[in-house]
Amino acid sequence: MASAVLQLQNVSLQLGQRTVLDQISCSVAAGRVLGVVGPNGAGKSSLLRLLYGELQASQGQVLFHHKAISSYRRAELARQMAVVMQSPMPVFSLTTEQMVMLGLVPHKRWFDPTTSQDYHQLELALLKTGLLALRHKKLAELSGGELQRAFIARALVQNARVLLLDEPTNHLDVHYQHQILQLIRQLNLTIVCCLHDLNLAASYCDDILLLDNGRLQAFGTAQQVLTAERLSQVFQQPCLMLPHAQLERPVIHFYAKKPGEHHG
Ligand SMILES: Nc1ncnc2c1ncn2[C@@H]1O[C@H](COP(=O)(O)OP(=O)(O)OP(=O)(O)O)[C@@H](O)[C@H]1O
Repeated sequence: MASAVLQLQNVSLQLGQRTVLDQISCSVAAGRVLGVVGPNGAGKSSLLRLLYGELQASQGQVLFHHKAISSYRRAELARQMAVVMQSPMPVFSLTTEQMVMLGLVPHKRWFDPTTSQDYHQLELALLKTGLLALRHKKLAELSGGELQRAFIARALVQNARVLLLDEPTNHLDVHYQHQILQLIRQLNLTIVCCLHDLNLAASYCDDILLLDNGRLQAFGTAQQVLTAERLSQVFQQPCLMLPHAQLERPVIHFYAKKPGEHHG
């Protein structure tokens, strides 16, 4: 694919005794949002860690702009990719603003001064993530959702063309779940985003990769991938697609099994 920014070519990942990912192939074209979904332990975070070069494939190739990810220097990758992983450990003595400013680090040498353009970027990121009023608060004093938004603000300041997000809606209330996903959608970046909420994935992602136990179950548009039959099987939970009067797509609804009922 000519415009592919990220590609996995027949990638397997072995960690200890476990085959965490088994012969996965997919690609993300420039400007598209790929949602990675699947049950706990399916390999979603591991796939993200392969994409930014933290883990190395045991087999197959991970390509970034058609070159092996391992051939990039870390500093170069940091300029091109912003990463927000699940529950990263913050330095709690920093203020929100100081932490968000760390997004500038890949673009600067240590003696470079902070410019008015840098401050402009900071203001914009704080505004977009609803953190202006909290900019001088210590990270230790933020709620889980506010902290999550601060990490996303740092990724915005980093100004990379590729954004990798592991459960960015973790800890966020319904309003901010939609706000943050709307925001990242509008950025016109190439995005890979692990999500547990399948309705959010269907609403905000162009393409969906469904993993189960390290295997690729389906890759395509939300409509192609997220079918009731497939989801019931993968999540071992009965599933219905409910038509919705205001939405163009059905709502995915999982419901309780009756006693003795089995799925998959
Ligand atoms: N260092 C490791 N050594 C061995 N197995 C590991 C290691 N790291 C992760 N795993 C296993 O790999 C599998 C995939 O983990 P991963 O975190 O990628 O799943 P996930 O889909 O992101 O899960 P969740 O939805 O729970 O966040 C899990 O079974 C996990 O236990």
